[in-house]
Amino acid sequence: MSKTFSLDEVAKHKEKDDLWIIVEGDVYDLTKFQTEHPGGQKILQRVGGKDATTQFWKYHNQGILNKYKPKLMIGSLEGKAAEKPATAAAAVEAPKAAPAVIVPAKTSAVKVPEEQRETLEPLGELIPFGDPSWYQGYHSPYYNETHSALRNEIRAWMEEKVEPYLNEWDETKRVPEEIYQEMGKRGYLAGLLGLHYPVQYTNYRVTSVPPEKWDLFHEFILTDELSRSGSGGFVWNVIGGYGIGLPPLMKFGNEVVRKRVIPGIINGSKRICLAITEPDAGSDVANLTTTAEKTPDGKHFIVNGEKKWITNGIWSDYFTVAVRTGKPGMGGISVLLIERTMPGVSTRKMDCQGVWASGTTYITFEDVKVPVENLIGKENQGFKVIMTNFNHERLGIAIQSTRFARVCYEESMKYAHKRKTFAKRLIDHPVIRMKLAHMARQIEATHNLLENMIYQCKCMGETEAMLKLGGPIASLKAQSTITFEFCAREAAQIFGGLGYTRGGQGAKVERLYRDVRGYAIPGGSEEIMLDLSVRQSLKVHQALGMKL
Ligand code: HEM
Repeated sequence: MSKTFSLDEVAKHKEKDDLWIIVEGDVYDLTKFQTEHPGGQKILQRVGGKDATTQFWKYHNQGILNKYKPKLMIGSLEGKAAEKPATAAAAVEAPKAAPAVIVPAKTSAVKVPEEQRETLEPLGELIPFGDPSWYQGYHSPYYNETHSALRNEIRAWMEEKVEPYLNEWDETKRVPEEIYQEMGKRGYLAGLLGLHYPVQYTNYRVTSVPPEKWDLFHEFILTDELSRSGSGGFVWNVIGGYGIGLPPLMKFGNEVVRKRVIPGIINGSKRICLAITEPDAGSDVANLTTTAEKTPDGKHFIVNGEKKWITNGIWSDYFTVAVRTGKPGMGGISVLLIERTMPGVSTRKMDCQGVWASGTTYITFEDVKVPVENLIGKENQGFKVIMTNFNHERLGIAIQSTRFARVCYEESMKYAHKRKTFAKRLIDHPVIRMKLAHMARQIEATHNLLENMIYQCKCMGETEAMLKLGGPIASLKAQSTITFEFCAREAAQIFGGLGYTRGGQGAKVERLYRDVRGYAIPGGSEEIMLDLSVRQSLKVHQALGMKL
C-alpha cells in the first residue's frame, strides 16, 4: 500500500539535500532527481515542501508525470480524494459557464439500440472536438460496443507503453522492436489489412473484439488511436510498411508462399514493406524502371533497379516490389515478393525532414534472383495489384492526418488554457479562439467524410470500391493532409517558441509540423489527388448515366 503523509510532514522536506514536493495530491522525492531536472534545481527548491501542482502543469504535460511517477512518487497526502487520474486538463482553470451535462443513453430522445449504448459512454478529457464526437456522448450510426471496447483497450496500452517514450524514440529514430512484436501479439497487426480478421494465419486475437465481428471501423479506430501519439514516425514504424506491403501478398500471392511467409509477419516477428517509388518515378507509377527479366528456364526473375523513400525498408525481411517485366507503361508492370536473404538486396537509411522513426530507406537490387512463385498477381498485370492497394493506403493516410490535425488542435486548446499573455489566458484572446475554431471545423468535416468513406468501403465489394471510391478517397486524402498542414501551422503559432524547440510541452506540435510533408506527398501528392478526384469521378459518373 502507498504511504500517506500530512501536509506538515511534507513541509519539513524543503531543503536541497531533502527535497519533496506535492503534485496532484501525490508526494514526490526530488532530492536526487533535482540535479538532472532539465528546468533547473533552484526552481524545484523554491517549491520544496509545498504543493507545486499549479507550477508543474505550467511547464509540463501529462506524459512527464506518467513517465516519472513510478520513479519519484513516494506516497500521497492524507485524505487524497478518491483515486482519480491526474490530468493536465484537470489543472486547467474551471470554465465560467456551468459544465456541460452528457445526456445518458437512457434519457436520449431517440431510443438507442442496446448494442450502441456503451458507445455513448464518454472517453477522454471531453475537450470539445478533442476526440471524435462519439467519444463524447454524441450519437453515431457506425459504432457498437466492440468499437468502444477496442478504443478503450488501445488507449490504455498507448498511455502506458508508448506515450511516455515517444520523444526518446523520435530522437533515436527507432521504436523498440518489442513494441512491434506486441502489436502482433495483441492481434493489432492482423486487424490492419482492410480485410476480415485473418484467423487462418494467426492464433493471436484482439482481446476486446471477437474476430468474426472485426470490421473496417475497428481498423479505423486502431489507426486513429495509434495516431494519437502525434508521431508519424511511430505510426509508420509499427504499421507503415506492413499496412501497404502485406495486403497485395494476402490477396494475390501464391498459396505456398503465403503459407510460408504471412504468419511470421502477422505475428510481429518479421517485417514487410512496399517498394514502388524510385528515384525517378513516384506518383507516376506507370513509368517505373526497375527491371525483372525471366531466366531462359522460366524459373526465376533477375531483378535490377533502385527504390527510394521506402518506409521500413531498412529493417524489412520482405519487400513487395513493383518491377517492369514487359512493355513500357502500365501494361508491363508486375509485383514480386523479394526476400532480404536473396543475394543482391542492399538497404541504406535515408535522413528526412520528418517521420524520423519510420526508417525511410534507399534500396538497391543488383541481379537479385527471385523464384517465379514469388510473383504477386499475374505477370504484366501488376498495375491492378497496385491500384487495389491505393484506397486502403490513402484511407490510412487520411485517418492518421486527421488525428494528427486533432492532436495539434487538442494540444493547442490545453495550452491556450494555461498560457497567459497580456494578463489574459490565450483562450481569452479572440484571435486565438478564431484559430481554434478554424482548426475544429476542418477536423470535424474531414472526420465525417472519413467515416462516410469507411462506411462505403464496408458496404461495397473490393472491385466496386476500387472503381467508385477512387475519386472520393483521393479527394479525402488531399482534404486530410491540407487540414493537417493548416492545424500544424496554427498550433505552432499558438505554442510560439515551445512549438519551435524539440521536446517539452510543444513536442508533439514541433514533431507533427516536421511530419506534414511526409503525409502531403506520399500515397499520391495533393495536386495529383485533387486532379484524380475530378477525373476519376467524372468517368465513374459517366458510367452511372450522368446527364451532362
Ligand atoms: C515530479 C516533478 C517534476 C518532474 C519529473 C519534472 C521533469 C521535467 C522534465 C522531464 C523537463 C523537460 C521538459 C519536458 O520534456 O517537458 C522539465 C522541464 C522544466 N521543469 Fe520540471 N519537473 C518536475 C517539477 C517541476 C516543478 C515543480 C517546476 C516548477 C516549479 C518545474 C519547472 C520546469 C521548467 C521551468 C522546465 C523547463 C520548461 C521549458 O523548457 O520550457 N518542474 N521538467
